[in-house]
Amino acid sequence: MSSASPPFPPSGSFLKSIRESSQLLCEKSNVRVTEVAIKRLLFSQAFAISFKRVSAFHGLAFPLKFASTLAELNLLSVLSLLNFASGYRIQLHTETGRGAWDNIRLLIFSLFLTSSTGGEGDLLSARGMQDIQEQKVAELMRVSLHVERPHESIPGVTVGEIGGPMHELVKLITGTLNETGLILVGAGYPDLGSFVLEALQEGEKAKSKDKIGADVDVILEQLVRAIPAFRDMSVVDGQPIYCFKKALFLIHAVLIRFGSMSPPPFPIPDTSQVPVFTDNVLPSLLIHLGVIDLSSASHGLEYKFPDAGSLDKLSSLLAEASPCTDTDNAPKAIPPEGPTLTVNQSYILRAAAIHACELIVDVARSPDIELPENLEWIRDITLPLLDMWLWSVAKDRPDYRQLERFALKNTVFF
Ligand SMILES: Nc1nc2c(c(CN[C@H]3C=C[C@H](O)[C@@H]3O)cn2[C@@H]2O[C@H](COP(=O)(O)O)[C@@H](O)[C@H]2O)c(=O)[nH]1
Repeated sequence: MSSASPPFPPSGSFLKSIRESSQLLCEKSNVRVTEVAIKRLLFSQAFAISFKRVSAFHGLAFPLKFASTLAELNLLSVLSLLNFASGYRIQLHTETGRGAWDNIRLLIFSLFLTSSTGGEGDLLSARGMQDIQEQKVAELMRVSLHVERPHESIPGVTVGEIGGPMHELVKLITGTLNETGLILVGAGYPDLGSFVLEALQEGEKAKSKDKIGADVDVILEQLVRAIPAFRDMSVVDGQPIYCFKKALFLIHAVLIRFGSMSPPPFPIPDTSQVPVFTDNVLPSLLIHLGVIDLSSASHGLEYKFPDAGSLDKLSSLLAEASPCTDTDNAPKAIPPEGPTLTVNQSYILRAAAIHACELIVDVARSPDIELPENLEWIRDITLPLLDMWLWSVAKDRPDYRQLERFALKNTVFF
């Protein structure tokens, strides 16, 4: 992905830079988030009925037998490193019947199982990551690196040649593994989990009662500085924008997975106030739910979601819906294709989701709002819970599943 890279934020200001750069980019791009729109969502039936149930759901406990908690931390770290591919969602659905996240999860499972049973060494070790090849990644993902095209001169005959979106994705995944493996080997770490453990320990030293998230800042900085695939930042119209979605997701995953163990096997970061893990789902959903308003946005964004935000649509999306129950493993219908964006447009919308979620939590906590007793819990919503709700509710309701999400190919960040 070719886009300008800004300097790293100053040490100790990584989280602050995410928030501030998102707000600035939103303002500069005329993306609007109003209190009225936020209250409309917060006080809707859709939100009230589903929030507690849906935000509690997480798919991060794996049915695998780990040799140690460090091995599990390593798996969680590699999963987070590869938590992208949303731009290939439609093609993945067509080819495998699963979305981006489920495919990456399957790949990680396969890497783990192949490592523990086969004679191929540990594919989740730094060396295994450094050496893995496209063919192996494609095999484990069960996707084809070839596309078919009609033969130039023999009618009715097709020829297969290497290429197409699955090949592009496999190249991104393999490149990310190779590059990260190389760096870890060079720095003497046996695997990514060991590097993350060290960062967690450094974070622990920085914990402070006066500054919630001081530990997360340290961990985030270490991940981002060392590993290019965590450097989710850019420059749009001369303005730096910092998102760091996968690194924040990883840090929060440590809390989800290990935070309730007693005693916890590693230092557990305090993620209660981290910005959301901004991808394509969060902004797209917030646009459909009327929170992000693109009607005067620059960069051609006002035309990208032409059907979103009308009062008609909102009244049905914000109303109660019965939860979806088709939890069987049958391949799901191919989702509708959303708008394809440029790198800059994607960063603007991802910034908008970060900023909108900060404002949503601010409004929820504001002493000025009056809540009926049964909705008092709204005051306690946190950013990670809001992230989980938005991400999971997009799959929870049949009508939400039909909402278009934007796509950006050729990125390793979301
Ligand atoms: N903001 C945010 N983005 C997330 C996640 C997750 C993983 N969620 C599970 C883990 C813990 C949670 O509780 C969920 O069970 C994936 N993604 C992003 O979505 C993208 C689309 O994927 P799909 O719809 O499959 O095609 C995927 O490329 C990835 O960039 C999240 O949690 N938050």
